[in-house]
Amino acid sequence: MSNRIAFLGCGSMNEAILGGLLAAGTDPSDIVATVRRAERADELAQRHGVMAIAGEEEPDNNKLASKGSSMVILGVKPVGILDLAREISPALGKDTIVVSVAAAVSIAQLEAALPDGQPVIRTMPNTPARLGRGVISVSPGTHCTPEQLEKAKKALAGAGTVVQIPEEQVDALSAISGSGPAYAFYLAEAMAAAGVELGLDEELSVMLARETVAGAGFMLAEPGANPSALRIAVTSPNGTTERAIAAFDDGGIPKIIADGARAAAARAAEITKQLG
Ligand SMILES: NC(=O)C1=CN([C@@H]2O[C@H](COP(=O)(O)OP(=O)(O)OC[C@H]3O[C@@H](n4cnc5c(N)ncnc54)[C@H](O)[C@@H]3O)[C@@H](O)[C@H]2O)C=CC1
Ligand SMILES: O=C(O)[C@@H]1CCC=N1
Repeated sequence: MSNRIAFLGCGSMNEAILGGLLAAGTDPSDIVATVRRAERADELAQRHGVMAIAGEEEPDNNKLASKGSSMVILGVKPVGILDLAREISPALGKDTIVVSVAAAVSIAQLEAALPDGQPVIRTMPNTPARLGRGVISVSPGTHCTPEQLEKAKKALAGAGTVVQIPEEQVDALSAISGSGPAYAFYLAEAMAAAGVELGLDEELSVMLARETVAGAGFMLAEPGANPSALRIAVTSPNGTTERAIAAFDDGGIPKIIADGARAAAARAAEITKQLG
């Protein structure tokens, strides 16, 4: 079997993983992507130099891309993923590793939609994968051999840090790292709005917020970085930052963040139930 990876449904998440893999040296000719619209397929082909097949031009696009691929990465919304799994089932080789990036879709639900014995890996990635700075959890299914798991981990490592977790922890992990980039962007949005309120031009304020959150992110990415130590290094005793952090604490920000993460995890459990 080839080393080809098929990205079935290539929107925000799958394109980010695809970009990370290419940046890490995967040959574009070892990648095929499927999408619905021809315009999007052209965009992916031009941006990444990969083959992209649109469903509106080739209704069998998902089966064609799956056939002969050693790994298929299902990247559609949770509500469509089991239909997609059933659709590609006739085209899968018995060793084709089926990877799902979908929130809330369980291994049991995926396995039930696929041929008996199909190797499955449930993952939870995040969009910094595009820069090779994602976090990707992997949880192997019933029929995934240790060799198949290693192969998938090696491939996905191009998109970031791969961590193996029991499936029971996926919703919690998703509430931190899966959704987490949005929390950081939300912080940047709130900081930009606060700057405008303090009288800064909007353009300047947006730039300050963006560069500051990005710069802090780079510091966090240094080996051994500790978020508390980095925060304390900015916070002079009796200085300005101390006042800001005290206001955040008074406003209950840590609890609000914990509430948000709990709500995200609870929503995942709710979707799992709805999918039956
Ligand atoms: N966006 C994110 O940060 C993260 C998303 N995920 C998961 O990734 C999955 C996709 O989410 P997004 O990328 O955000 O959504 P998206 O809407 O950007 O991407 C989905 C893509 O699949 C295409 N598509 C839908 N049905 C198709 C079909 N039958 N055949 C071919 N293409 C099809 C759509 O046209 C679209 O381009 C979801 O299951 C989500 O839970 C997981 C972690 C993070
Ligand atoms: O919002 C969502 O449902 C997906 C899963 C984690 C990040 N985005």
